Amino acid sequence: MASFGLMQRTVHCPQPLVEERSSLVAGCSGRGLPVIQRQRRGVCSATNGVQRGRVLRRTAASPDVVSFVDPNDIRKPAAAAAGPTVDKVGVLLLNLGGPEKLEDVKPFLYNLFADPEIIRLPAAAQFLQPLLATIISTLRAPKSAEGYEAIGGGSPLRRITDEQAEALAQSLRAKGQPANVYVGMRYWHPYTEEALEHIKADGVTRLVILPLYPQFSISTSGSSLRLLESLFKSDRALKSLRHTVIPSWYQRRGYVSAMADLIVEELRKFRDVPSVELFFSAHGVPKSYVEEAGDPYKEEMEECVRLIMAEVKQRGFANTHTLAYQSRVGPAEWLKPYTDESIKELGQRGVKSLLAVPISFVSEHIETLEEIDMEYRELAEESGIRNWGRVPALNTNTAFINDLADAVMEALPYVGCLAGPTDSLVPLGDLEMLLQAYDRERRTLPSPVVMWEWGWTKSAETWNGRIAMIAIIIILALEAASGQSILKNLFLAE
Ligand SMILES: C=CC1=C(C)c2cc3[nH]c(cc4nc(cc5[nH]c(cc1n2)c(C)c5CCC(=O)O)C(CCC(=O)O)=C4C)c(C)c3C=C
Ligand SMILES: [Fe+2]
Repeated sequence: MASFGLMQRTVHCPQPLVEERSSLVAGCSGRGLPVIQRQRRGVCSATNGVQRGRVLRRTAASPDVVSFVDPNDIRKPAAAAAGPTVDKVGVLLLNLGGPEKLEDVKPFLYNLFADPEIIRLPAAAQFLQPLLATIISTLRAPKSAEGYEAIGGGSPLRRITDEQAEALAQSLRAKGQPANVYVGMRYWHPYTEEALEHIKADGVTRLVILPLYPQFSISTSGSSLRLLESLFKSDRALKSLRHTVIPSWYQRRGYVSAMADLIVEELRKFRDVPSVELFFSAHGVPKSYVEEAGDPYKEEMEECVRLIMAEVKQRGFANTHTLAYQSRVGPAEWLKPYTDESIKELGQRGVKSLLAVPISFVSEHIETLEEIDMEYRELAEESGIRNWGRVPALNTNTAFINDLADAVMEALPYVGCLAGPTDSLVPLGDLEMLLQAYDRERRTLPSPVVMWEWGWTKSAETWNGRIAMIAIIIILALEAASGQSILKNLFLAE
C-alpha cells in the first residue's frame, strides 16, 4: 500500500494531556495550535508521536481526539487576529447533491464522472475526462433515471440537506452559538460555488466546514475538500476567511448513540429479536482507492460499525452483524463483500430475519430508497429471508443534529488559528496534510469505470493515454456506424 503514513501504525494514547488542554481551550494560545484532526477513539493513529515534523496532541474540545501541530506554525489566536471586526460564524455543510427532476439526471451524472476523484486518469489522458464523462453519463443516464423514477422522479437530497441545515442552525442558536448554515453540493444545486458566494455576501468571518459524510473517503469529502481548496486559492476574500474542517465524525458519541437508538427501535419490531442479523450496508468504493491511494474509508467504516455494535450490545442486544458494500459502478473490483452476494450467502446460511442498516450517509437517497428498499429487499426474499427491516437514515434526528452542533462548537476555537499567508484551505497546509495522509502522491487510480493502466514509466503512461484515446475514437466511430452501444455493457454491468 502506498502513501498512507498516518494510518499505518497505531499507538495507544495515554490519558488526556491536561496542561496542554488548558492552553488550547484558551483559544489557541500557546506554542503550537490544533488543526485538522485525525480522530480515533482510544487508539490514535500515529507513527510515533511525530508526523513529518508535526507533534501529535490531544485537543481541548475532544480529549480523545488527536491533532497535528507544527511547532513552527504559530500564528495569533483567532480572537486576537480578528481585531475589531464583528464575528459572524458560518457553517458550510458539504454534500453530494442529486438530480431533482429526471431531466437533471444526465447533467448530474456528467458532473460526477467529470470529477477526477471519481475517475482519475493518467496525466497524459486527462484531457479526455470531459469526453469520457459525456460518454459515461449518456450511457448511465437511462439506468439511473429508472432508479430516480422509482423513488418519485428525483432525489430528496436537497430537501433533506436543507432541513438538516435549518435544524443545525436552530440547535446552534439554542446552545448559544448563532451561526448561518450553508449547503454546498458537489455535483448539483446548490453548488459549493454558490454557497461560497453567499458566505462572502453575508460577511462570514469564521467558517466551520462540515462534510455530511460520517466517514472520510477520497470520493466524497475528499473531492469536496479538493474543490474548496482550489476555490479558496483563487479568491482573495476566501483566502483570508478563517476556517477549519471537520474531516470525519463517525466516532462521535452522539452520532454512534443516535445510530444505536434507531437500530434498537427497528430491532424491537421483529418477533424473534435475537435471531435478527444486523446488516450494515455501506456505500462501496473501488478497492484501489483504499489499497493504492490509502483512502481511510474502509478503516473508518469498520471502526464505525464496531463502535455502533458495542453501543447496541451495551443496550442488551447480542445480535450478530455483517458489513457489506453496495452500489458498485463499472467492472473494476470494489470493496468486498458486495451487499448482494452477502445477502445471498446469509440466506444460504439459513438467516431468516435481516435488519438493513445504511451506514455511509445520513440522509435518505436513491441508494436507500431504491437499492436497499426495493432491489435488496427483493433479493433477500428470493434468498429465503422472510423478515425484513430497514433502519431509516438519521435525516433531522434531534440527537444527531445536536451532536453535529456540538461538533461545530468544539471546532470553533480552532477556526483560523493558523491562518496566515498560506494557500492551503485549512490553516497552514492542514488540508494538504489531511489529503496527503491518504493520497500524498496523487497517483493515478484505476478508474472505477474504465481501465487501461498497464504502463509504469512516464513514456508508457503517455502511450497508454494515446492508445486509450485512439481506442475511444475507434469505439465511438464503430458505435456511430453500427448504431449499437459497444461500451454500454461495460458501464451497465451492475
Ligand atoms: C463511480 C463511482 C462512484 C463512487 C466511487 C461513489 C462513491 C460514493 N457515493 C456516495 C454517496 C452517493 N452517491 C450518489 C449517487 C451516485 N454515485 C455514483 C457513483 C459513485 N459513487 C453514481 C453513478 C451515482 C448516481 C446514481 C446512480 O446512477 O447510481 C448519491 C446521490 C443519491 C441521490 O439520492 O441522488 C449519494 C448520496 C458515497 C457515500 C460514496 C463513497 C463512500
Ligand atoms: Fe455514489
